[in-house]
Amino acid sequence: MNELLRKRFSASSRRGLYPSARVPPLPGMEMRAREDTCMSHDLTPPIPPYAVSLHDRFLCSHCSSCFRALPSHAPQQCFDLKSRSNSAPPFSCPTCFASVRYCSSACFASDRPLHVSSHECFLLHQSHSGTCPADDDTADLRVALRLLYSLEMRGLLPSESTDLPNRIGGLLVSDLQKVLEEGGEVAEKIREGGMRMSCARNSGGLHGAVMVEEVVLWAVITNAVEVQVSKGPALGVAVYGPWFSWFNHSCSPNACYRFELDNWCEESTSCESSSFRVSPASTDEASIAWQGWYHEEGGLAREFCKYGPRIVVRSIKPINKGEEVCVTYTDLLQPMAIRRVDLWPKYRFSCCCERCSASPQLYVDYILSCDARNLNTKNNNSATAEYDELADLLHEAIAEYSSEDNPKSCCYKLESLLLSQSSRGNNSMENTLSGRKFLLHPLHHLSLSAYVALASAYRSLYIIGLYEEQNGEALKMGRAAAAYSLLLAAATHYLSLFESSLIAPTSHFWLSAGETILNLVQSSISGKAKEKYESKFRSVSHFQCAKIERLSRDEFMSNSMQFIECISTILSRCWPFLVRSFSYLEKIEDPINFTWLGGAILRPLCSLGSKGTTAFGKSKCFAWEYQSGRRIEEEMNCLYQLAIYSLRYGRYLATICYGPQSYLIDKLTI
Ligand SMILES: C[S@@+](CC[C@H](N)C(=O)[O-])C[C@H]1O[C@@H](n2cnc3c(N)ncnc32)[C@H](O)[C@@H]1O
Repeated sequence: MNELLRKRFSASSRRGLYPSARVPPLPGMEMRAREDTCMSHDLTPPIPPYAVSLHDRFLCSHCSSCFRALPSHAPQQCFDLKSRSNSAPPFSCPTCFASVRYCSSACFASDRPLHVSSHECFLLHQSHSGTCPADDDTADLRVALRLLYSLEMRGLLPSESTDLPNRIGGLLVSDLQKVLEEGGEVAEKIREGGMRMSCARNSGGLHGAVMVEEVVLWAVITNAVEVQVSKGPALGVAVYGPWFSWFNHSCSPNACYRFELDNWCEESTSCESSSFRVSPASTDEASIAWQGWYHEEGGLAREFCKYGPRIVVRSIKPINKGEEVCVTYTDLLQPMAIRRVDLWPKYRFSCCCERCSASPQLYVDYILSCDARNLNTKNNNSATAEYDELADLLHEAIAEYSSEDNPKSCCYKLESLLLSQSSRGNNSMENTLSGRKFLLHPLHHLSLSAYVALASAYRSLYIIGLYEEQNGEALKMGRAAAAYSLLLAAATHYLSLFESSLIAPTSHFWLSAGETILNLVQSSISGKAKEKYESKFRSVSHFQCAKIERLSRDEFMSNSMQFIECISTILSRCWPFLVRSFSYLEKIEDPINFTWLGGAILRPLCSLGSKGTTAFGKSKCFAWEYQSGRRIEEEMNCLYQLAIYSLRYGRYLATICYGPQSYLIDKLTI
């Protein structure tokens, strides 16, 4: 296991390897609200990128300019020299063995000059001619080459000097010297990457100093974001100008962001500062100069990238005028120690947000890392060695699944580990405690990571079962996939009641649970039965998401509680069917109600009222009558409702966090 991954999962990271959260933030740029804003409002217009690049594995299948998928009949083999013809889509660059492709002549014309002049073309040519490791993704280097060239052309690179600059094109690049001196993975990446960039820029020859390449690569590491425009892995990497890159991080953020590929208008003037609900602010004099730059020269950057994914920042909490607006740079479902380990190497700060500096620590951080036996005591003295061993084993199983794609082995290993470390649930927890030095519960971050992998692995086994026409086995695997997806959605939903920014990952998990269950139902019933369910459900349910503009926190909480009430009724009927013959899952009697974990978990819920209007229609939750001794069709009937409710609630949350334009919303017809 590599060092960084080992630290991610290891409790030793809690023992002061990184500076304490009490270190005050460095002065710099930040974004503040210009007016009072409700949750679920776009705070910026769509912001065009400074530079974008697809990850290597998407170069063949997506347009390198606009990031849209290429027509499916396009040849998938990158190095097929016959595909070098440019008379019909996909249009490709002949110089780098057609590594880079475009969906239209407009995209080709707009992007190819930058592709060639930035020497991205040469770098790809080199990579594919076998001089570089084939499994090494070059997106960061390519986006850095593109950024470097664009900055150079606009005179935005600092003049030659022996001192390293603090900013380039408005982007923070301080601390590079320290990073290089301290060494480690990131320093190595910058040194090696800087050389490869310099080599590409000098057509194979190495030019003495690579300082400028290293600075720009560091700007990419500190400021770039992964571009997520569809389900599955991120398509590429993008760097945005100050309009986006000046948003700081918080572990309890009040905003998140989405990417947009559509409706791009070349003449758009929407990036005028008047169309922003935020404006830059700073605490030190040097930064105030940059604030001026933002208003006066920042417009230059509008022409950087005509196509490519634009980014929109959106509020996920009510924000007061003057309040700082922050997004997250890391996975918020990790406990504080791991978030800190994640953030430090790339961003060089220790977060002092209200979540990180709360004393005693907030409930959500406590529960994410607490030994199951300590839930009632608020004491988290878990045995470190036991925890480390478990974390390592779980991580190894997950890493093996990612690299070797053996879902069966992953399910076996993870479930065996969970089973050997789990509490029994309900009132019998104490019975299982003897002999154990660490005990997992379902809200622990290690359990959540395991559920993500298990849901995915069982989904793969379900598809394999269907493909091999082993319907009984497929149904069994599909049940487990649905159960783990639901458990994950319910657990993060529960955590989001205590840390509301977690509604963003929660929306993904409910949508994924809904889709998994729907697939299971659709592959298990006849078309006729499906029609019957659909019409029956449509005629009685008013379960619709109400408008989300001007949504108050009380309304949102009330809607969430009502959703949980509805789904609990249905879930109690189909959970036993989903988990039958899966030993770990069978231990969890009620996946939506975590009160069985103990007294400490109950308290925060008592303050949640149910005021305000509901988003889920005027009718009460609807659930079909349950009869004992049901047949498979009746189980499916019940699961169908569960799928619809999960999808609709997931869509409701996704609309709040990402807006109705999000890719998460528009594919859903239910
Ligand atoms: C993408 S930039 C954000 C804007 C930056 N503050 C600036 O002045 O340009 C990322 C850098 O901002 C700083 N930063 C972001 N969030 C921070 C936080 N919560 N506390 C301290 N520094 C932070 C770190 O230096 C980080 O490397």
